[in-house]
Amino acid sequence: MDTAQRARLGLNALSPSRVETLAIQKRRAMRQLRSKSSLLEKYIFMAQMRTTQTHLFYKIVIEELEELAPVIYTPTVGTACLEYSNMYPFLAAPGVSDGLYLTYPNSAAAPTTSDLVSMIKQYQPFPNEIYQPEIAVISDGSRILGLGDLGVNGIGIPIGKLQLYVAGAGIDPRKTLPIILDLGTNNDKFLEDEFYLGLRQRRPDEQQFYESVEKVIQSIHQVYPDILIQFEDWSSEHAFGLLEKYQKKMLCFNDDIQGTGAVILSGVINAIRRVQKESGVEPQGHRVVFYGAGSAAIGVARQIQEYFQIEHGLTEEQARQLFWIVDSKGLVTVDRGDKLAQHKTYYARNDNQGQQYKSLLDIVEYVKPTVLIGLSSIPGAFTEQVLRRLAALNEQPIVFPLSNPATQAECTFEQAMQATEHRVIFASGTAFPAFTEPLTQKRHIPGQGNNMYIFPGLGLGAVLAKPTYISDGMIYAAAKALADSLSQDEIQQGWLYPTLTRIRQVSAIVATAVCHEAITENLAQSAHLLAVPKDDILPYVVKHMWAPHSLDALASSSSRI
Ligand SMILES: NC(=O)C1=CN([C@@H]2O[C@H](COP(=O)(O)OP(=O)(O)OC[C@H]3O[C@@H](n4cnc5c(N)ncnc54)[C@H](OP(=O)(O)O)[C@@H]3O)[C@@H](O)[C@H]2O)C=CC1
Ligand SMILES: CC(=O)C(=O)O
Ligand SMILES: [Mg+2]
Repeated sequence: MDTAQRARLGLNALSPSRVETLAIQKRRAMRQLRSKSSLLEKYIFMAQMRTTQTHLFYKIVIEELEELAPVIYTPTVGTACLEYSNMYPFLAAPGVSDGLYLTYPNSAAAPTTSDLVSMIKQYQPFPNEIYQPEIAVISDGSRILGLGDLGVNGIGIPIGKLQLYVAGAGIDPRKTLPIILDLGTNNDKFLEDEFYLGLRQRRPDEQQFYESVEKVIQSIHQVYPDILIQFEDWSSEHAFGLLEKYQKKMLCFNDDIQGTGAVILSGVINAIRRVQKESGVEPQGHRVVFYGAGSAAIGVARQIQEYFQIEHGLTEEQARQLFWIVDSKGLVTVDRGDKLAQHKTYYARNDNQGQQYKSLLDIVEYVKPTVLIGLSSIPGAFTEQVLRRLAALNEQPIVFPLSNPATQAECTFEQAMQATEHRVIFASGTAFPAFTEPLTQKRHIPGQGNNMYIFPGLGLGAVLAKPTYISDGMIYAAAKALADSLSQDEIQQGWLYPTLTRIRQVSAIVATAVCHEAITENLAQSAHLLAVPKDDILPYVVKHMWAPHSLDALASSSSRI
């Protein structure tokens, strides 16, 4: 707002007279941000900015994403969720809500569909704007990163994911809807904590759970019929149950199963290409051990399996045999003697000849893997011994400790580099610092295998194509597009993922692949997209990406959007 506008609206006495560009506002904000000594303080500073100065917030996040991703996303969002009830009153400006809280008591006070519809309509984050969200991220807080059941505190995750949609894929912030479904928590610490802000009840039984979620989804669709729903950080059993129930019935996906599957497939494709080129290992010669057998691990295994079948001509059975899955009881085998959760049975081994393997070192010795993927939330599980053994077995061991946040990672980049004489091919869920070889001073930059490279582009593609549902083919197309999005320079440096500074470009490529696939499968329903010539889809996607005011535009420090 310039001086004349302020005077006209009778606002000129409410702030100092100077009118600033966004560029100078950004310089001031960066100086403040960098003066904060802890990541959590930075998170709080940014959270306040998001709800008061949305343009400035996104200008900073987009232009300084490498610096800001660890603040607004993993690892700090993990700490923020742990602390959410302690910080909540200080996070947003008074009267501004940071997300939609759907509270669902497990009693006679349970909301009806009409109650839920009213609650959903209450959330109007931009009071002077028509609010018509296109993407909702919903969690019930039951498995927040690798930190367990955090109940209502899990709201930080939908908020963080949607910020990346805006920054990474140019989704208009006015079209985003973060939702926490508060069904209670089984976290005793929270239930006893006087500051915990969620429902003080235990989680419902299975029947109640599925009935409640069904009612919530129906209510969301009553208010916003075409919205894309991203399921995020639900406990694994429910993540699979909900995906199976809804995948083909509505526009939705599960980020932990499908987004993670796609992003890690993409990194694995580039790792396999590199190891083939540099060490001569044929793709079919890989053996993959998953440490962890939850939604993320099984999602990744399914995607990699599909890759071997599609790209390398393996039969389903041949491809399945490339995987060994480990859970808290050891290697998953058909004869282990316990009842396996449904999602584990497909990968249970039957070639162990009665032998049961418990420790990871024994499993590495038995399988002799070329790839070790951690999705267990067990910090330090990839011990020096395990890593050394992998390095003895492989010229270039592929090691992906993917659990989040960094405190839960199975090993650090430094540990993996040191134990493998710097030969490891590495990606982690949360970014680790670069490693410099002491003798040669050669600097290695680790990969970040995080679904943030997939879900923004996948969501953007889905919003533009409006498919009846998100198919497996679209997820696979997204993974392939990401794998092929690396520049020559990035490939030469041995990277598995593109630099984060290119995330908008990469998301546009991923979204384009999703649109193409939706059209090919006859699922796209957007008349606009269907009228675009095939070769013009990428520019069409780019044209639809939102960006904050341009650098030189005058912007009032009090205007949110
Ligand atoms: N990098 C990324 O983009 C992503 C990372 N993740 C991360 O993946 C992790 C797992 O997520 P998710 O699969 O949904 O969660 P779950 O909690 O469902 O899965 C954890 C798995 O680890 C197993 N496990 C636990 N303890 C051990 C142990 N001592 N030894 C071996 N296995 C063990 C569990 O076994 P059991 O089944 O017996 O309980 C379970 O199968 C989280 O840290 C999450 O943050 C998730 C999504 C994306
Ligand atoms: C990255 C992510 O989705 C997770 O850790 O759950
Ligand atoms: Mg997640």
